[in-house]
Formats: sequence, structure tokens, C-alpha cells
Amino acid sequence: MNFKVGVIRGDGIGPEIVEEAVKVLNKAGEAFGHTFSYEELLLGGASIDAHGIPLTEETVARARECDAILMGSIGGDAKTSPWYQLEPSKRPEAGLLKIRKELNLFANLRPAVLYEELEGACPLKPELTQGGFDFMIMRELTGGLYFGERKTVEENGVLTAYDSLTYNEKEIRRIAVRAFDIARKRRKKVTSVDKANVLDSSRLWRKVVEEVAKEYPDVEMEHMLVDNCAMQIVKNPKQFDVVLTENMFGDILSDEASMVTGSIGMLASASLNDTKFGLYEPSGGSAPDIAGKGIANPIATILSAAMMLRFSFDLDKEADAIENAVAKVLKEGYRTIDIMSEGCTQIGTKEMGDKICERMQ
Ligand SMILES: NC(=O)C1=CN([C@@H]2O[C@H](COP(=O)(O)OP(=O)(O)OC[C@H]3O[C@@H](n4cnc5c(N)ncnc54)[C@H](O)[C@@H]3O)[C@@H](O)[C@H]2O)C=CC1
Ligand SMILES: CC(C)CC(=O)C(=O)O
Ligand SMILES: [Mg+2]
Repeated sequence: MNFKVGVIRGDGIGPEIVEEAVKVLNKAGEAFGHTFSYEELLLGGASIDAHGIPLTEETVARARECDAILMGSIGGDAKTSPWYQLEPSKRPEAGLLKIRKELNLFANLRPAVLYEELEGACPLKPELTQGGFDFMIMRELTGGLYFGERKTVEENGVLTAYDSLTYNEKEIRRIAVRAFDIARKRRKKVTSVDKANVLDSSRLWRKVVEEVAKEYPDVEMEHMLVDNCAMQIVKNPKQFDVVLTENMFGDILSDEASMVTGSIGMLASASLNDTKFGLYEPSGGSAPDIAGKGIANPIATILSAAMMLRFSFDLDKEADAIENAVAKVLKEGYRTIDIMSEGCTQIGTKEMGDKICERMQ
């Protein structure tokens, strides 16, 4: 079969890591008799450079015509990049938020998987991580603080900034249903994370999640306050199966979770709507500090491409082949610098992509 994949190479390390994911996708296509055609799309800094804005209407329209999108991260160094001289609504991040909203990508799945082979790169005590672990963060992606009304006003010579956090029942229900559906196929446990001891939006979140939980009597549900959750992720990550949470909490907790899996360079991400369409990208940013050096870890992007095969194209065998190839390469001791540990062989971005392709033979 042929699939049309929109490719947003992005900024910073984006083009380097996307290149490797495209290579691996093509290899999977070759091995299993599929073809992928690629539609290059601009978002973020690259779009500002070309068109003066971080996302054009034409790009949104072309993205809609794709079966799925593969993306590298966007953005730059806020201190040095001219993009950050622009007003906030014209900066790279505004383009990312806009495409998520335009394509209704409300469900963001971030699998926090510690491969057994990477236990050496995990900062937790070995007894907490032996055998690896695997939990799924289900982050709401098109509501909450990042999409609320914001303004900065000056009152009596004093600046005051406002950001508003709103959720309605429908938004909470649809993400909760996704989380319970996924938990049903996994270890049947949902930890719903909020700040219901303080926030009204979290109290509504809790009420709706409880209603949804009644429809899934086979799935265990617990509530956890977000500050405790941040602590539990490093205290005992094995306790989690599906972590369901709102936009900003999920953003922060997923970066934290990435470090217990070894590196942000390992954490894949799928952003889904109500259809088979999805946008697949690494969970981390454009890493301007290492861009252009050929040392970024491409595995999160490659695993995101595997998620694309699984969720958007129903190609489970092909996705398994990519994930197994990643595990093999790690087992053989090859590491990019972010996951390097004693006795392993350090390789660069391109070599990691090549090795993963070779293991898919
Ligand atoms: N989805 C997206 O496109 C995202 C974009 N950003 C943007 O990225 C830019 C940089 O943000 P930061 O806060 O520095 O976060 P970042 O995630 O880009 O980098 C944080 C640290 O992780 C390292 N890192 C990230 N990805 C890596 C990889 N694949 N391999 C090895 N090391 C890796 C970086 O070198 C850096 O030391 C900002 O403009 C920010 O807005 C941030 C997060 C997500
Ligand atoms: C612009 C940000 C919300 C991007 C980000 O940090 C993320 O999606 O993880
Ligand atoms: Mg983030």
C-alpha cells in the first residue's frame, strides 16, 4: 500500500532526527511491501524564515490531505534566535499550538518505556527499574492553560500577566475515554492526575473522569495530585500503567518521565484526533545546544514513526519490526551520547539510524 506522509523537518535537531526516521520508514516499507510518499511541510522557525509566520493556511490544508504527519521539533534558542524578537503569536511555538488545534489533535500519547538495556542510563536505583518499565502518558493537548485567554496589562505602572485555564466536560470526557480504552488493552489501570485540592478545572476533571470510569468496571482508576505524581515517577515508576492528565501537567510530567527512561531522546509521541490521522514527533524540543553536531538521539523520532505505522496505518507487524530493531541495537551496546554508559559504543545520529535499518533486514 502507499501512504502519504506529511514531513515537518522542523528546527534545530529536527531535520537531523527526521532524516533518520524517514530512512527507517523507507526500510520498513521495503521489507513489508509498502511505499511512503512524502509531502514536505513547513512549521515553526523554518516557516517564519520562508513566509514570515510560523504556520500558513496552505500548510494546514496540505497537512489535512496527508494520511499522517511525521515531525521533528520546532523552535530555537530564545536568547539568540531572531524568531523571539517577534510578538508571541508569531513565534515558532504558536505555529505548533495552532496546528494541534486546527487538526483537533487532542490526545497526546507519550510512552515512557525503560528498555532493559538502558537501565545503566537511568538515574534511579537499580532495584526500582530492574526488568525495565512501561507506562503511557495520555496528555490532553488542545485545551487548558496553553489555549486559554491571555493578556498582559499595566495597572498603575505595574505589569500584570494573565493566563487562563479552562476545560469543559466534553474535552475531559473524550480524553478520559481514550485513556480508559488504551488501559483496557494494557494492564487495566488509569491514574488520573490533577490538582483538585486547589483548581476548579481539576475538580471538574475528577468528576468527569469518575463518570467515565463507571463505564469501565474492568479498569482500576485512582486519582493522584500532580505534585505527588511528579514524586512517584521517580520513586516508583513501575506503579503506573496509563497516566491521564491535562495539557500542562502532561507536558511537564512527560519530560520528567523521559529522564527515568534514560533520555528525552528516547520518548516518542503521537498526537491523535477522532480519526486515524495523527501527528508523530519526539517529545522533546529542537535542542539548539546540540543542533548541527550530528549527536542527537534519533530514537524518539524513529519510535514515533513506529507509532504512526501502528495507530494511523494499522501496520502492527511493521511497527514491531522497528521497535525490535531499536531494542537489538541497544542490546548490542550502541548508544548516542545522551544514553551513553560504560562499556557501550558511542555513535552519532546517522549511525544510529543506519544500525536500526540494518537490524530490520
Ligand atoms: N514539540 C516541540 O516542537 C517542542 C519544542 N520545544 C522548543 O525547543 C526549543 C528548545 O527547548 P528546550 O527547553 O531547550 O528543550 P529541549 O527538549 O530542546 O532540550 C532540553 C535538553 O535535552 C536535550 N535533548 C533534547 N532532545 C534530544 C535528543 N533527541 N537527543 C539528545 N539530547 C536531546 C537538549 O540537548 C537539551 O540539553 C525551544 O524553542 C522550545 O520552545 C520544546 C519542547 C517541545
Ligand atoms: C510549545 C510546547 C507546548 C511544546 C512542548 O513542550 C510539548 O509539546 O511537549
Ligand atoms: Mg514539552
